[in-house]
Amino acid sequence: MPSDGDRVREVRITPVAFRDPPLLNAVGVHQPFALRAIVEVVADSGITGLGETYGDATHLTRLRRAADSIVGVDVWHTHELARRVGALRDDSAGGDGTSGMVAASTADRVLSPFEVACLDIQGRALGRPVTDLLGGAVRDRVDYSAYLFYKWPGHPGSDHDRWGAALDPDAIVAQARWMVDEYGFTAIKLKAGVFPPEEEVAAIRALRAEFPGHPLRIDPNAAWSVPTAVRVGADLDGILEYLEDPVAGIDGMARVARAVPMPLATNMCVVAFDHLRPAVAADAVRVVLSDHHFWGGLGRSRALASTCETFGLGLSMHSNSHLGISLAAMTHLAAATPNLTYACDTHWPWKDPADDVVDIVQPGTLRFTGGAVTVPTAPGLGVDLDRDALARLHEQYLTCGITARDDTAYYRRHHPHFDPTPPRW
Ligand SMILES: O=C([O-])[C@@H](O)[C@@H](O)[C@H](O)[C@@H](O)C(=O)[O-]
Ligand SMILES: [Mg+2]
Repeated sequence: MPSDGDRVREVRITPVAFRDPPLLNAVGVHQPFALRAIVEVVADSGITGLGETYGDATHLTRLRRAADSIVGVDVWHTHELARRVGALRDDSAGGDGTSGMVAASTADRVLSPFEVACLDIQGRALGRPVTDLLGGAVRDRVDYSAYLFYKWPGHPGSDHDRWGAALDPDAIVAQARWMVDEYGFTAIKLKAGVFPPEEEVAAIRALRAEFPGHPLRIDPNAAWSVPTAVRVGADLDGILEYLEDPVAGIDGMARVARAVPMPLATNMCVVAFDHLRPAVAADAVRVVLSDHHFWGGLGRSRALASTCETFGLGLSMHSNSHLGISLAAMTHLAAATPNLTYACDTHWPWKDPADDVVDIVQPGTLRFTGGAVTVPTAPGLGVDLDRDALARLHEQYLTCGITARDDTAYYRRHHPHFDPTPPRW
């Protein structure tokens, strides 16, 4: 029986906004602020655990309902946590009105920050890092990749930002040079699907010339047709480490996979456990990008890793714009996942360093040097909440005028005829 101190007493959810540059992708451009929700789970013992997730309005509504439903749960019983969240019915706008929390992946997305916060509590209670709860760290540093974006020089109506424009191969190479010099990254990913594929192929060739030893990846977020993807795959033979989501859907990916020489990777056609069986049967992908934010937390991401190992799939890690709690969780997970052998994605370099909500407990950890982050060995996630910063970023959320991410609507304000319907090429 759990002692009373182990039960969830209270859950606090604070939406925050942080500045984000105008990064371009296949569906539009990043808005001036990215949204996150900061989750605090307080146990009866008084120990508080932290989680971080998406901050869109629909997700916040689901998080708040889940928060109410987990009060009283034993923080060591993450199965019960998952059961309570999975049992919620979704009556919010945007739901499909059927049973359960819309879809398994939605329940996993809602569950994730609560599970992470409970693991943080467990680690703090035991005086052990979260990696120890996941089987132990198999590496003390986690590699991340340089995540390049085409971008506008600044948000329309504002001054140029500190990165400036990146709209052609030379500027992409300059951006990579900055990121590699500043953070030491040893792998490079280009977010594509923005310009005609031949321009993006030219950018990859320019990166290869400038960085002959860096593994390279390109990710057009399914903006290409199968014939286009096959052509690009042939063009980039011998140059790419993997080709990420060139086309939509498991069937389309399988057709491309049969025709191109390099492995295909995905964070779009395999995003829930239900997708694994058909993807494996069709031999659609060779690498899955895990992401604990939508796979149900760290424990379920470890289960994903084991499944990938069983079926001979490689494992990498996906990211979206995020703050320090997510970086800590991603780093613990990667450190405790032996078959996560690719450098992980992170949007970290695009964040203003002043915009965060955490204090790092152990100096020297959770900072990028040599393209990697040192894994904390302090209890829990190894980050504490900076309450002043939380209040500041919450105020920013209240005043920024954004309640949901919508890259397409923001892009259309400046290009009204923009149509992101895939395949764009
Ligand atoms: O931040 C972006 O614009 C990315 O395109 C992001 O939304 C994707 O989810 C992503 O990082 C990916 O597909 O790898
Ligand atoms: Mg991707």
